[in-house]
Parts: sequence; C-alpha cells; structure tokens
Amino acid sequence: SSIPKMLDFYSQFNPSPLSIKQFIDFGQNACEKKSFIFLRKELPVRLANIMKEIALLPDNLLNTCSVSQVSSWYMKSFEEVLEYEKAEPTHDNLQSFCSALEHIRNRHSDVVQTMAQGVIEMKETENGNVDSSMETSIQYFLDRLYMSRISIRMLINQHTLLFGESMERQGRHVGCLDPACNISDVVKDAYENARFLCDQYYLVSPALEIEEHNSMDGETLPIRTVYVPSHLYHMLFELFKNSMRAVVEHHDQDKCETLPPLKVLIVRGKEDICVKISDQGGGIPRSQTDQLFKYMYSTAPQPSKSDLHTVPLAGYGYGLPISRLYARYFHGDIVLLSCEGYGTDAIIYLKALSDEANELLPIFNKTSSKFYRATVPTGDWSNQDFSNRWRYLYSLI
Ligand SMILES: N#Cc1c[nH]c2ncccc12
Repeated sequence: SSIPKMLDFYSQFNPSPLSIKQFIDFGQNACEKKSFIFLRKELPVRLANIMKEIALLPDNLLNTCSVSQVSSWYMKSFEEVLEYEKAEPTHDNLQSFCSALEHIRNRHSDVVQTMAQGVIEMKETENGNVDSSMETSIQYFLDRLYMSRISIRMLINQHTLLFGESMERQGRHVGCLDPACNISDVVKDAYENARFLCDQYYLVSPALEIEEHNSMDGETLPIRTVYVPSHLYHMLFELFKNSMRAVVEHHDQDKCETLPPLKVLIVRGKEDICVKISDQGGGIPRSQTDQLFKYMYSTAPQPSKSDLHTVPLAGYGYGLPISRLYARYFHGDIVLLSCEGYGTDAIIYLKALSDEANELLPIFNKTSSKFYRATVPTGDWSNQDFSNRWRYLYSLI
C-alpha cells in the first residue's frame, strides 16, 4: 500500500526503548535473524514517528530547501527498510539488509549540518526576528529529531558491527558498546585531542588533573562501566574544548602565569556515575548558561569553512546541545554550573546500572502534536515575561 498509508500505520506504534543491559545481553550471543526481525519493524516505527513530527514543523522551516532535503532522506530510507517488511530471513536477504542499513546511515550523515542550514535560511526569510515561541518549538523539535537520529544510528551500528563484513572480533566490545569502559581512559583521550587543537591555536593549554572516588563495589579503581565509548568521548571532547577556550582567553598571557589546570573528578555512586570538569575560566553569567544549549542561539551565521579549522574552538556550534542529548539518551544528563568571575563546573551524569540505562525516545502522539499547535494561557508567575509561555507549556509535558 502507499507510503503515506504506511507512515500512518507505523507512526501509530510507540518506539520500543532498549536498555544498555539488553543491548549487551543480546549482543553477547547475537542472532542475526532475531535482530533482522526486530529491526525491520522497529526502524520503520522510529522513522515514521519522527517523520510525522517533521511534517508538523512551522511552514517557514519545513519549506526551506534544507529541511525538505532532510525530509526526502527520511522518506527514501523509510521506503528502503519497508522492502524487507515481509522478506524471508535468507542469507542473501540478511546480507542485503545489512548493506541497506549502511547505505541509510551514510545517507543521513549530514542531517545535523543540513538542519542548521535550514534554521539559518528560516532566519533569513524571517529577516532575523524569530519570536521566542518559534525558538522554543524549534528547540523542542530539534532535540527530538536528533535524539531519534542517535537512537536509529545506535540500532544500525549494533546490527552492522555484529553481523556486517567488519566481523573481525572487536575484543571485549559488543558492537559499539564496551562492557568494561574505563572512564578515565576516555577522559585522557578526549583531553589530549582537545589540547592538541588548543595548543595549535593558542600555543598554550591548561594541564589536566584526574581524581576518582568509588563509593561502591569495594571501592575498586579505575572506575569502569558499560557504555558507548564514542558517546562519552563526544561529550568530553566538547566540554574540554569549551573549558580550555575559557581558561586560555580568561588569563592574559603576558603575565606569564601558568594556566590553572582543569580538574576532573570521576565518582561512582549507587545510582549515578559523575564526571565533573572544573575550570577557572572566568565562568559565564547565569542568564547565559541555558543559551549555550540553544540551537537558534548557537546557529550563528557559520564562519566560512576555512575559519572553522583555523579557529578550532570557535563558536559553540551544536556541540553542547547534542552532547547533552547523548547523555540523556541513556537517561543521564549534562549540567553546567558556572560561577561568573571564577569558572565553570560541567557535570556529565551517567546511569551506574545498565538495566536502568534505558533509551530515552521521542514519541509522536497527541501531546507532541498539540505542542506545535497550542495557544497558551497568559503568564501565571509575577513579572514573567510573556516569551516564557512555551517554557510553562513545556513543563506540562
Ligand atoms: N561547556 C562548557 C564550558 C565550560 N567552561 C566554560 N566557560 C565558559 C563558557 C562555557 C564553558
């Protein structure tokens, strides 16, 4: 039957969140047929859910050529997966399913940049005055689009790593998961790479001090957990770049003082694992902290490509909002606590227990579609400026 009918059909189902424990348990004695049977239903469900939401976008964003480009990528991928809806799990079909997934993953590799371009195009058509309710609904949508994309790429990566050509044993790794991820090793890795960029541009960089406390499981060190190292690396690399930039720019060089070091504290608690990066980079005022997580705010007209690699720590780009989505994807978070005039603590929270680390997935339903069409009540807090209406509405969801 037609694609729009299939869209309506599959968008009625809620996505099924998997926990890190389920990913690991399945992957440790993985069965390609079971994975195929699960994915040929779950991928269309997740694709259809987010495609319904793309269709609800404000017209001035939906009609930009960038957003229609992204929408056509999703439509094409949805069709391609549906070709396997009733296919027999023969060796050939399993093999072609795997390459179809790799093809889909490549098709969607530039979704984030293309959406950022769409936001810029929209700002141009609105000649810059985008009201805050528009900003809030774009923030709401992009958070959900990118979270959905993280989850679909996680499913595709697990299947192609476990059953694809690159079958060579990944040591103890299970797909892109490491059952014994050494957190301080990932911290050092991200620090060294951010420091390389910092040295290249500023000729100096702050030192790193790491401290670990394990209040659980016999206080064993180093602290290890089941996680996706590439997700943790992405978050740490982004935070280190911002901390280093703040420290170097806050300390004028001619005094030849050594820069204050970045201090990282890794703590294993009963429920949470925390990775705190403390810098003495002068901090930012409280009024600006949540701006750093905004897609609209951080979509400054992109410096030309040449600038981006010459000024590696320039702008904030989408790094912070997307890093926070990676943390939230398995029910963790990223929080920025700044003391203006002194420095900033950036804390990554992870779930300590893999059976509590469930995927956090957007669900297309009446609530989410209402969000795009709502007329909101007048302010209900004293001297609340009316731009915060959406925040109030958001709090209801
Ligand atoms: N992320 C992050 C940051 C970590 N330290 C910072 N200082 C000023 C502005 C942003 C940051």
